[in-house]
Amino acid sequence: MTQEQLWQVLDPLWADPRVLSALFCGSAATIVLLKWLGHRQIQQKMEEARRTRDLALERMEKAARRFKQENPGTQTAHILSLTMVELAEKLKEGSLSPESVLYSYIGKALEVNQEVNCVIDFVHGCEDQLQKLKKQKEKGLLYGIPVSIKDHIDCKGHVSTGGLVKFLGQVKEEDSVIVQVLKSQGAIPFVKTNIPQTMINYDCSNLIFGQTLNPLNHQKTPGGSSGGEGALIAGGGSLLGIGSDVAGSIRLPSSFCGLCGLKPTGFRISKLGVISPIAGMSSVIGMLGPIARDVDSLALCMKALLCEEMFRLDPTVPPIPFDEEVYTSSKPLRIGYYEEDGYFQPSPSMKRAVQQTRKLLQEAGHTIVPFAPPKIDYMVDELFTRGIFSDGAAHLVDSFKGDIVDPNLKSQFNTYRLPALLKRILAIILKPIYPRIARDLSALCGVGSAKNLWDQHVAVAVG
Ligand SMILES: CCCCCCCCCCCCCCCCCCCCCC(=O)NCCS(=O)(=O)O
Repeated sequence: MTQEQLWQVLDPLWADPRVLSALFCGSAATIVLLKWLGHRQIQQKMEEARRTRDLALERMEKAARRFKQENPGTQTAHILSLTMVELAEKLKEGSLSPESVLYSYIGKALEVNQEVNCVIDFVHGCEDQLQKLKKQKEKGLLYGIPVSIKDHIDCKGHVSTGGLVKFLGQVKEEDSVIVQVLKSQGAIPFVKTNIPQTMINYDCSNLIFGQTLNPLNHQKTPGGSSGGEGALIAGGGSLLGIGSDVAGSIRLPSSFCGLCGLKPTGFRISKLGVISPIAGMSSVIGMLGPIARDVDSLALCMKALLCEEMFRLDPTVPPIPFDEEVYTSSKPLRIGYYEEDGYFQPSPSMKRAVQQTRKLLQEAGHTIVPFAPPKIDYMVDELFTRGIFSDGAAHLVDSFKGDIVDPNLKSQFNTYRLPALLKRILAIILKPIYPRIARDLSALCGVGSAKNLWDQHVAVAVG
């Protein structure tokens, strides 16, 4: 049949309004059906992930119950009251067994989880790690210490979700380097903890596992993105957690939950085996780091991590061990500080904490020098915000494909996905009334070209 003949057959049909409206309704119905099917598929994947989580929690509960029945004399309350350094000493000298510590913390983590919804998985390999430790002659620096791990850090046999559907079902075949190093030092990774969807957020909620609450006040968030860690440790269900931080994700939950946290210097700890929806972003350096109840725990953790095993497993990590001499030295230091950075308004309690710290350091004989962070607007807007979103938030927006946006992220997400031209126009309109929002919107447009990205990297390096 020639094209002409085909048109002769079709033409009268096209002209018929009933055919046109049937075609229109059919297409609309197909679109709605496809959307509904897609939505249902996403919901099913999320339900499956929740079922897996519930099974893991049941397994955890069974393990804790069995240990309690077999060891009724375990002094759980005493174990849970010890600081990490005290616990490490008792485990090393053998006055406490790693089993009694692990199962005490498993039981407590379950309790805290019921209250604040912070645990998303039970690292079942922890029981094998326990058996392995008992056979080892050498006791590492973290011998027998249970450690909680943020969702996105790979643990063999488990999924790192990022709070996103696209990562569900991807069971990791290997432990991340940090988990391998923790284990080599005798630590026992035992649970994985909740995060906000994508982790580019300061709350702690995702549609797969829900909202985590702050154990100090259930009306409040524990902060994010390492919010599950903050909530679990503050509730007493863990004494050491590994979080990550590119823009406050260790520091904020630590602050909101009354804990200590450390974002180490860039590249100090291996990030091999850690997922991220913005993995290629390198203008602002994210790092893994510890969260704990006190500074000594952070120091012990860093001492343990900065070891030969880490340098061997990831040769890109500078082989510089923890400097014990500097840490324990009482030599007077010259320390810079500021009460306000000139950009973010500190809360009165934060200001008070800085003032109290300054006083204590002065009393200890150190010289305290106030300073103002230089070029703060440029640093925050151009290097930090435009750095994190140097691709115009394209990767972040992409990571939501085949997913549903958590309501807590919706306004953030809607701003990210505005076309660059619209962001620019809005920035111009808003500049006279809301100059900061205008600068944020402009920064969210990204750098525009590879050349500009290189320039930004140079600007970050030279300040
Ligand atoms: C219609 C016009 C509406 C105008 C509204 C404009 C609002 C402008 C908002 C701009 C927001 C930009 C602020 C930047 C927010 C950055 C948030 C970054 C959170 C990162 C947390 C973190 O450290 N995550 C860790 C990630 S990793 O290291 O583990 O990968």
